[in-house]
Parts: sequence; C-alpha cells; structure tokens
Amino acid sequence: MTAEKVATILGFPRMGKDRELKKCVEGYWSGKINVEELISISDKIKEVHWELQVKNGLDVIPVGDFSLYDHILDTAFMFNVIPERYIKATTNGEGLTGYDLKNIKAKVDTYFGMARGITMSGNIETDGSAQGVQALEMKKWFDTNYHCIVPEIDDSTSYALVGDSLVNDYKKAVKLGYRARPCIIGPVTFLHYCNNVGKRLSKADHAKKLVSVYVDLIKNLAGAEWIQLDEPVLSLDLDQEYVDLFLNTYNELLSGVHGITKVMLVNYFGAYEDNFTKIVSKLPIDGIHFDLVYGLSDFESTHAIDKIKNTISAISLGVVDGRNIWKTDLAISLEKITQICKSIGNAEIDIWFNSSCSLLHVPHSLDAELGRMDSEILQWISFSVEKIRELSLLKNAYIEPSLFTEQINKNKHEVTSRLTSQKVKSIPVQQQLKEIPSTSTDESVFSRNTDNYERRRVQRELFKLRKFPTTTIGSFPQTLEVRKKRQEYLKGIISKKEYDTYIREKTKKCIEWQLELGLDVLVHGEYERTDMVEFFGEHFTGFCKTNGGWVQSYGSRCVKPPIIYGDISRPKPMTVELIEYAQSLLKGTGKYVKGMLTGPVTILRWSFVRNDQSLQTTATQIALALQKEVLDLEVAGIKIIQVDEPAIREGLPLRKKDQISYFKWAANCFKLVSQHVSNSTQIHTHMCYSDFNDILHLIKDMDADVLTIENSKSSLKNFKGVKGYYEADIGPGLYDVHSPRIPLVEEMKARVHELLKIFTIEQLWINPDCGNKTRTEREVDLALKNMVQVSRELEASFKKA
Ligand SMILES: Nc1nc2c(c(=O)[nH]1)N[C@@H](CNc1ccc(C(=O)N[C@@H](CCC(=O)N[C@@H](CCC(=O)N[C@@H](CCC(=O)O)C(=O)O)C(=O)O)C(=O)O)cc1)CN2
Ligand code: MET
Ligand SMILES: [Zn+2]
Repeated sequence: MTAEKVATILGFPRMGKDRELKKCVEGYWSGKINVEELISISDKIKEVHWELQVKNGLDVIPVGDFSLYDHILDTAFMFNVIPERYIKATTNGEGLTGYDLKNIKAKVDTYFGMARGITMSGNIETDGSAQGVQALEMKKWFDTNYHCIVPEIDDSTSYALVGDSLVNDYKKAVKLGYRARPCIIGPVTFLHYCNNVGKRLSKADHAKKLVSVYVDLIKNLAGAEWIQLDEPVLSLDLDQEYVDLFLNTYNELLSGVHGITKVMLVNYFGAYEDNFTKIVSKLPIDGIHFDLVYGLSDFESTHAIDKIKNTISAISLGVVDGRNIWKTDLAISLEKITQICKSIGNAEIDIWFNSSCSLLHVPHSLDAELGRMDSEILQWISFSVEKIRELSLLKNAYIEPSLFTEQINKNKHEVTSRLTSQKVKSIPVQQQLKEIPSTSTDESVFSRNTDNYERRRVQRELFKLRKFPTTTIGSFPQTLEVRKKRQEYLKGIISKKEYDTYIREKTKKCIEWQLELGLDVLVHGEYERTDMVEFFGEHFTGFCKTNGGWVQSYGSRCVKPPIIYGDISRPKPMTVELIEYAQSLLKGTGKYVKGMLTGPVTILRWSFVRNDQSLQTTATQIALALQKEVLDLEVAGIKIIQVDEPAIREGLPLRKKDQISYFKWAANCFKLVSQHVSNSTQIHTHMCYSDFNDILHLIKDMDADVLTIENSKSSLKNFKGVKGYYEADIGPGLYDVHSPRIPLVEEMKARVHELLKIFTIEQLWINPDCGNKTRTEREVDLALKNMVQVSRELEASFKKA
C-alpha cells in the first residue's frame, strides 16, 4: 500500500461569503426568524461551505468546525457543561424537569443564554434590580483576536454526551459523498479554558471524569477514519502538572478508542518544543500535525520525525498560513515538504497538506475584493478559498511536479513581486526608522522629559479636576442611523460634505449630552470611525482596506482587519479637525476633550501584518506615524490625549522566552507615540479584554498619566497585591459595557470602596470598562447618569470626612 497524499484544512470560517451566519443568528435574536429557520439556514451555510471546500480541491473536509456562536461553547454544550442557572432561566424557572433536550428552542436559547446572558423578570435594560442571568465570560483564543466563551465547571458538573450535532454533521457530510473528518477541541485545551468554580475537584479530577465522555463521543463517530483533536495548549510552556494531566488523559482516551478510529493530534500557533519529547512522543497517537508557519522550530532543533515515524500513520504539514492573508510561496513550501518527506524515508506515512491552523482567522474569499482592491496588492493575497486552492495545488505539484511548473512559477512571480514592489518601500520612512535606537540600547530615548510625579503636579494645577473625576472610554453608540449614513456616503447617495456635516452634528450632540450628564473629561464620540483600527488603516500609507474581508471576533460580531503591506506613514492629520471642533464647543466651560487614538501595538495586532519584516519594525513605524498625530493634536490645543492599547496583553508571545523582548519593544513603541509632548499634556491609555496580572510591569513601563482598565468582570483580581505598585492615575472600569444591564449606584460605589483599599483617592478615576459603541443611547444615558452620581456622592462623602 502506498502512502496517500491528502489536501485538507483544520477548519473553515463560519460567517459565510456575505456574513449569512451573522445575519441569521442576529435575525433569530431579534425575533425576525424562528428556531427552525435558524437551524435550516445555518445547516445550509454548512453544506455550501463543504461543497465549496471540495470544489476547490480538498480531499478531506473538517466537520465540527462550524458553530452558531463559538466552538468552545459548543464543546461545553455537547458535554453537558451547562450551569443549571441557564437551563432554569430558559425554562422560566422550571429547571431541569421543564427542560427537554428535544425541545429545540429551549436548547438553542440555553446555548445563546450562556453566551449572551438571559433576562428573566423585569426589564434588565432599564431596571437594574431586574432578575437575569449574566453571560459566561469571554477570553481571547490564545494570541488571536478571536474570543471564546469560558465554560464554567463545578464540583457538581456531570459530564455527559448530550449534544449530537457533531455526529449528525458527520453523517450528513458522509451522506453527501464527502470524505469528512470530525474535529473536536481536545480535553486538555477545553479544560484549560474552563473556569473551575468548584472547591473540591482540581482540573485533573475533572479530566478523569471528562475523558470517558470523549471516548463515548468518538465511539459514536465510528466509521470515521480519522478524528482531529485540537490541543493548541501544546504551544504553551506547560509545567509538570500539566504534562502529567496531558499524559494521563490521552493514555486513557487513546486506549478507549483504540481500533475504532485514528487520532490526529493537532497543535497550532507555535511549536511543540519540549512538549514534543515530554508529551507527544510518549503517546500512542496515529498522526500528528505541525504548524510549519509559526512552529517551524520543531524541525530545526529536534529530530521530531525520527522519534515518531515508526509509530504514526499520517503526518499533517501546516504549510499554509491560517492567520495571515499572504499568498503561500509554493516553491518554498514544496521544498519544506520534500525535506520532511525525505526524513520520513521509507516509512508508510500519509502526508496531509494542511493549513497551519483553522482558517477561522482569515476572511472567506477574495471575491468581494475583485475589481475593488488595487490589482497589484490583490495578486499578493489569499483568503480562505484561495488558500484551499493553494493546498490542492501543493499536493498535486508534489505528486506530479512537471504538470504544474507553470502554476508554481506564476505563484513565485506574484509572491516575489511584493518583496520588490515600489509600493512596499518608502525611503523616508526607513530613514526615520534608522534614527530610532534599537530597543536593546538606551531606553531613556523613549521616555518623556520628566517623571510621572512632576507631570502630575503640573497637570493637577492646569486641569483642576474634582476628586473622582469622571470620563468615558471614547466611543458613543454606533447606532443604525450612524451606520446607515456611512453606507449612504460610501455608496455615493450622499456627498462627503453631507456626511461630514452629519458627523459634526452627532459630535456636537454628544458633547452637549456629556455636559448635561456632568462628565468631567469629555470625548468626541468616535462617530466617524467604523472601527478603531480600520479607521487609522484608512489614513496611513502602507495600509490597504478590504471591502468584505470580515473575520469573526466573537459570536456574531466581526471585524475587517486592514492589510499592512508597506512602510507606514501619515500623510496628513487624521483626527485633529473633529477633535478640535469638539473642544471648540467647550469654550468657557473649563472642560477638556480627550483626543482619541489607537496605539501602535493594537493597530499592529488587529491588522494583517507584513511577514517580510519583524513585528517590532512595523510597530515602530506605526508609532512614529502616531507621534505626528499626537504633536498635531497638541498644537491644536488638545491637552488630553488617549492612546488605546486594548490588545497589549494579546500581543504577549505564548512562550516565556519570547516575552522579554516583547515587553521592551511594546512599551517603547507606546512611549514613542507620546514622548515629545509637554509635561502639561495628559496622556491616557485604555486596556481591556484580558487578565493583566502577567503584564503589570509592562503597564507601568508604558508610563501613561492615566490608565482606564477593564476590571468589572474580573472583580479586582487584576490588582490584588499591587498596592503601592502602580502610582499613576487609574480608572478601573466600574461596570461592564458589554451587558445591557444598567449598573446601580450602590454597586458601583461598593466597587470604589474596594478599590480604595488598593489605590489612593487622588489616583482614582470613575469610568466604564470600555467604549459605548455597542450599547443603545438610552442604555448609555442611564448608566452614565448613575456613574456620575457615584462620583458626586463619593466626592461629598470624602469632603465631609
Ligand atoms: N478591530 C477590532 N478588534 C477588536 C475590537 C475592536 O473594536 N476592533 N474590540 C474587541 C472585539 N469587539 C468587537 C465589538 C464590536 C464589533 C462590531 O460591532 N462589529 C460590527 C462591524 C463594525 C463595522 O465595521 N461596521 C460598519 C458597517 C459594516 C456593515 O455591516 N456594512 C454592511 C452594510 C450595512 C448597511 O447597509 O446598513 C455590509 O457591508 O454588508 C460601519 O460602522 O460602517 C459587526 O459585526 O456588525 C466587533 C468587535 C476586540 N477586538
Ligand atoms: C476595545 S477598546 C475601545 C476603545 C475605544 N476608544 C472605544 O471607546 O471604543
Ligand atoms: Zn476597551
């Protein structure tokens, strides 16, 4: 029997060509379609995607990669990791007895309830005391911009196989004539993302209970030749406890499914490194996947293949980048694959030509860009469908090189044309970059003139802010009306002048609204921005915007990351006019508008980045471009400038050994943006979506004057033990803007009192935990009224004391 060559991927994006999934899921939430329609439309999307993958050349397609909301939530649901409060809420308090898994609506509503929270009695939007169940937490999926749900496990969690959608999907795909491979998030990665709220059982105890349910599931999938188990935790530094957990869990799992199906162990986002010898090579697995884009070091430093080639029956080579949009250099990939195959020698091992990770992180297809994107740039790019074609071509060219030379040559020509293109290189930008010292040398080059204490003194004198000053994070509701106006402008229905006038009107109303609310430091509302990163991408050179390059961020929410293809500069001011206008409306009030920029690390992380230079170099270019904007804002009389860095934690490399250099360049890039402003200009920054424990020193190094930081969901756990450590001003978010629930005055006040155990009165600001763009105007109004009242009551009580 000769070994087989197979083209496949680890997963396909779910949203659809025109974000059909977003539309149908949101349609269900708003009552426009019923549950049967939701299921039939989403089933159809799945089938269309299967067909598309096969048509474009895949031999084997993944099933189980689709999800109505999130794959970790699906896994939790399938294994009965469903906290009872969600079932009770969905069944009007009847609890388990009223809950029938055959009742598809109850099932779907429980599922979405876990993701989004559930309203029970009273109106949760207007009545803070109304009963409801909060959504489960979300967490970043490794170092990506995708957020998964954090399932909750407890001592009483009773694992059971309650969901049958994976088995059904698999059967359906087979019936349609496809070679399908069920994909499951592996038990260790699943438990890694779970929040264990129990007191008695450890995660290892949970693993023991969970593993038999995995075995049951895989038994139900009997007939499938392969099962894919995703364990990207193998890209992390794992301590001995984790190593043992992994070995024990997999030994049991693999013996349970032995002879039933073959298991492909899949790691991505990095190399196995020492986890290969400690874990992988000790397990009787049938196949192993390597991320050859982000984890190539496995082939440089270890004899990975030698260790496993006599025991495995397939090796999966992730040569096509699942996280970035550049065309694969097929000739280089073929060389890599040939080398690896050589080291396999005569062993009978199937070769899978695979994506490095799931294609979840790249857009659907280039169709929406044809005739819109600059044609030179277009030839450098592949989205999901095009990446599938690359895999198919790679496989075919590997088998029959002579038949495909023309296509491989064409690809070489396109790929190299980027590296030599005039579009990519800017001599002035590169010249300017040369003047920036490398981060490993003199760090004072990046600092401001004086330290935080002196700046604080000067700023206190100038701003004369009250105690517990109030502010918001920047955006105000991006209402349907705002989005419609923007569409009308983009489609040419209204002129630029009309659009600009509309945005100015909204900004003016926003300023008046904030004055009425009594906020102390105001914002312009960010109405002119589709997104805090895409907006800057539209103004910088070296960036290219896509028309339909949507990528799922969480649930039904998507982002359209811009593409960084060349050296970055800022040809003209981007934000000054509107911010200056907003500030002009405050004449005579003694109040200030905060200028609002997105920081270099966040712009970098939420864009598709160049792969022909280091991230540090690209971030430095962005920082220099932003520095110009900061100085122009200052010249225009803007005294407070916020530089948002919500992605600073997400940018932290997965392995400790890579983190030290990141800490340095990330802090330096941030400082570069604002280093030349005067002492009296107050620099704010904002961070969210993370646990900040492991980057506290980075936050301190960034040396902002004021930090607003998400805190409301993680209930202060970020700041425990740092009393006296962080000395600049700080506004830990007092409530969660991602929930429609209106926060009560008393609960926010209680939070401040807790915060006062860690921070001084002089340090504390009063603000929400993130921007208001996803909320309604009414929700924002009610929440901010309460928030301002908190500040006033605290101010009064401390005056008395
Ligand atoms: N880049 C980035 N990453 C991030 C965040 C972020 O803010 N930006 N925040 C976190 C994630 N949070 C997020 C919060 C909200 C949304 C979100 O609301 N996304 C919107 C899209 C926002 C947008 O670009 N809106 C466009 C409209 C785009 C659109 O839908 N256009 C329609 C046409 C609409 C019409 O005709 O009415 C189309 O193209 O089909 C605009 O404002 O102009 C959505 O999915 O619905 C995304 C992420 C972490 N990562
Ligand atoms: C994801 S962080 C958001 C910060 C931005 N200034 C906003 O208020 O929307
Ligand atoms: Zn935020």
